[in-house]
Amino acid sequence: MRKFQKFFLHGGRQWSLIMERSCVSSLPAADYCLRSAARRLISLIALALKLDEDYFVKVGALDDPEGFLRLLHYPGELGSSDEEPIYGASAHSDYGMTTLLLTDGVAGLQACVCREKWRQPRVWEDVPQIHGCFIVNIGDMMERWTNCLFRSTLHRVMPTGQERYSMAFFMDPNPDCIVECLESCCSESCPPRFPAIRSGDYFTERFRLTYD
Ligand SMILES: O=C(O)CCC(=O)C(=O)O
Ligand SMILES: [Fe+2]
Repeated sequence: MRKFQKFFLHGGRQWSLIMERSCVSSLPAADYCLRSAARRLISLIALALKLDEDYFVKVGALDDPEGFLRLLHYPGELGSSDEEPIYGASAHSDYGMTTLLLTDGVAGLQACVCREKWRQPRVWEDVPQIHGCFIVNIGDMMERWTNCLFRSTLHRVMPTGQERYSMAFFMDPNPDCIVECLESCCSESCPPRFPAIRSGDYFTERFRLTYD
């Protein structure tokens, strides 16, 4: 991964400034493979939800543009002990459908293992990178589609004092896709928890709350 070093966005304190999409033109093969793997995963999720395997294609979620690759570099600063830790990434859930993540194996990524992710105290577990495997996050849009059957994963990157690289492929629904509770995920006793929303509007609001 280090040979792509010049393309990486720099994390640490500046993480919250990282909004722009990474330039993937120099990484077409990686982008193509990640996109194909994410599309396959999403068709498996559809089957798991007892939907047609191309359900998310049919609702326009995978119309172009969908998804982007972010390359991240964390310098590994620890900060002084009397300060808040300098998070590589503070606690957040990804906004889209699913994220495929590959890291260089350096520790730091943690996931909140509580079912109610915003309830305190949170319990965090280290997420190891298993060689040859993706780390998969469920995103907020999938949480809304499935009425919380699939929860979006709250995660963060802790500083370890070691430099770290990662690549995250975010499979986000097309901005014009309307995300609304799936029929198979609600009933009279379990009504939809979220109103229908245009994916692009959800993203705009999340970015506003995060960066304003
Ligand atoms: O670098 C990592 O391991 C996680 C990155 C991440 O959570 C993100 O970019 O949303
Ligand atoms: Fe994330």
